[in-house]
Amino acid sequence: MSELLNSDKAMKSVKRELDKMLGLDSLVKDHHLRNLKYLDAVIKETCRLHLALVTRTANQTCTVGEFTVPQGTEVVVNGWAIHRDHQFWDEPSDFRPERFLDDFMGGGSSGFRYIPFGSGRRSCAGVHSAERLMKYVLASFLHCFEWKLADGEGGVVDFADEFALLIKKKRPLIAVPTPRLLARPELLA
Ligand code: HEM
Repeated sequence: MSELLNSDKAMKSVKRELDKMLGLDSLVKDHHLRNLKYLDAVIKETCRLHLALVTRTANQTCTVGEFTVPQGTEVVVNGWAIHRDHQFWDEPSDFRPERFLDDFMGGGSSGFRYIPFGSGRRSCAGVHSAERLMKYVLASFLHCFEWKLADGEGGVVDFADEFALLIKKKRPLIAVPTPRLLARPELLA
């Protein structure tokens, strides 16, 4: 939501897709989700820029590249740097959902350049449920309401974050909704 409120272009593209796929007289239903390709790309791009930590503990001493990792070492995978590496991503700091419009898989099949849900045997067990839930909630929020930043927020989202297992915003987003499906107000009752 923060990234969309900061990008007119992406917000317009999401709404165009929602209007095309649902019209203005229907709530988001489960069967709509598979057709919302741009929204999918928005979520993937958001997970690229704002991801959780992946850690591993070495159960035996091993060598990774030129480094010896002693048994018991906790290794934190720097997904933040991988997701912003110029070698893999054009203009990596930009929010550009279009880069994910082709079907794009993460983990090993992306050469480990995209790992918001980790990778391998211990990757996120809830990835499919998380992706569907995020898509459903975001699609519903954006289809039913117009959103703008609250007065006093300076007109631009502050992306400063706090370091934690899940990186979170220093200042919570405060956005104000107004109803969008005005032709069918009873849908929002
Ligand atoms: C946006 C939402 C989510 C993100 C970004 C996320 C991300 C992650 C990451 C990065 C890991 C570590 C993967 C690794 O070490 O390779 C993980 C593990 C895990 N996640 Fe999620 N997750 C999300 C939502 C969920 C949900 C909704 C569930 C449950 C329904 C879930 C269940 C789990 C479990 C059980 C593990 C541990 C898997 C294991 O160690 O074998 N996650 N998740």
